[in-house]
Amino acid sequence: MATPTLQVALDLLELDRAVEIAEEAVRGGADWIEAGTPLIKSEGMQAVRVLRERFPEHEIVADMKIADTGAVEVEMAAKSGADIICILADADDTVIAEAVRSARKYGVRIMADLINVDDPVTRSHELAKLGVDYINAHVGIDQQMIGRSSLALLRRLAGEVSIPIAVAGGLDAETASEAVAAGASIVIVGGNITKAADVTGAAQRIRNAIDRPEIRPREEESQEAVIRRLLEGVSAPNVTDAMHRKGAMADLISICGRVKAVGQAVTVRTLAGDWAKPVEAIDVAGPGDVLVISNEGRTDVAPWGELATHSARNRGIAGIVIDGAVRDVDDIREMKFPVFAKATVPNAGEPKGLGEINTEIVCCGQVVRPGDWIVADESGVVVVPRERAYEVARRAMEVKKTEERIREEIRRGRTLSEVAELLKWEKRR
Ligand SMILES: O=C([C@H](O)CO)[C@H](O)[C@H](O)COP(=O)(O)O
Repeated sequence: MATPTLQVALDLLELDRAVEIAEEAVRGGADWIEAGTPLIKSEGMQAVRVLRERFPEHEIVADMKIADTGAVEVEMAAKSGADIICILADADDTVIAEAVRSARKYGVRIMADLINVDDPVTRSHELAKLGVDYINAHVGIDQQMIGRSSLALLRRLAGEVSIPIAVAGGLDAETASEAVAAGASIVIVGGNITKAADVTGAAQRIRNAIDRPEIRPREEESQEAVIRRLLEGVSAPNVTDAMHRKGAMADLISICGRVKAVGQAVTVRTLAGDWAKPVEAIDVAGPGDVLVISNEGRTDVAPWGELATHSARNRGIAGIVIDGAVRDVDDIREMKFPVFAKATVPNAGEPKGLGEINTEIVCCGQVVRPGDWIVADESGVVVVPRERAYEVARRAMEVKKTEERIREEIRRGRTLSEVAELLKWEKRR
C-alpha cells in the first residue's frame, strides 16, 4: 500500500495564523496544505498565493467548494498557485465538466467533495467518468455536530470507486487510522490539528496513526453517555457560546465556589419557601440528575438547606439549582456539594406540599423541562434543551478546542485583539 497523504485543512479566518499553523503541521508530517473554505472566503485568493509562496515543495489544495462557473473558479485558484481544487460533487455536470476542462488547461487536479450527496456511490462513478481526479468522502462540520460520520460514508465507497479516495470530517488519530485501513489514500484533518495548542504534536500523532493503520474494536457508548462525557469536559461559558449566547440563567451564584454539576433536570415548582416538593424530588431524581427548583425567585425564605443537601448527595444527585435562596451555607460548603442559588437566608419555610415535580418551569429567566441538560459551574448555570443536547455538547467541545489554540497564541505574546483580528471583524452596520 502506498504511503497515505496527510492533508491539513486550514479552516481559519486569519492568514497569518494559518501560515504559522501550516508551518507547525508540516513539521509534524503534513504533506498537503489546504486553504480551507473559510480562509478563502475571508482572505480571497491571496490565501492560496501566500501558501504557494511559503510552501514551494508542498501540494496546495484550494477548497473552493465550487458550485457554479467551474472554469473561472478553477482558473482563479490555479493561477494563484493551487495544485488541487475542490468542487462540490453535487454541482451540475455542466459545472464539473467545465472545471475539469479548465483544470486540464492549467495542469491542476480536481477533488470532488461528496458533502450532502444522496447517492455517493452512483455520483462517484459519474464524477470519475467526468474526469474528476479524487473523490472526497466528506461529512461537513455542521453535519458532524449531529453525529454524521465520514468513516461511515467512506465505507460505502471503498472498493466501489476507481479513483483515489480522500476522507474528511472530524478525523482524529484513531479515526484517521481506521480511514486508511478502510481504503482512503488521502486523509484530510482540520480542527484536530489546527485547534491544538501543540499543532506539530497533533499532526505527528495523526501521521503515525495513518502510517500504521488499524481497525480497533469500538466500545459502544450510549448517546446519553456521550452527552454527559462531553458536557463534563467543557465549561458553562463554552456551552452558552455554542448556543449563540442563549441558555444562561441570571443571578445565580455557586455556593461552594469551584464545583461543577452536569446532568438532566428534574424540575420542581414550589411556593414561598415550601420545601415539601423540593425534598420529595430527591426521591424522584436518579443518580446524576440535577434538581432545578423554582421558588418564585424569593430570596427571603429558603426551600433548601443542609439536610436536603445531605440526602441529595446520598442519592447521587449531581447538583441543585434554586431560583430562590438556600440556608445552612457553612455545612453545605463543607460538603463541597454543587448548589447554585440566588441568595442565602437563614429561615426555612413550611413543608405544605404546594407545587409540582417534573413539569415545565421557568428558572432564573430560562424555561427548563424535565430531561433538559444542565451545566453549572462557578461562572453560572446553563440549560440545554434535551433535543439539542448532543449537538450542543459537540459544539461546546469545539469552542473549547478553538480556545486552546488561541490561548497558546496569547501565551506566545500576541494580544487577544490581534489573534481575533477584532478591528477587521467589527460589525459594519
Ligand atoms: O471542508 C471542511 C469544512 O467544510 C469547512 O470548510 C473542513 O476542511 C473539513 O471538514 C476538515 O475539517 P475537520 O472536519 O475539522 O477535520
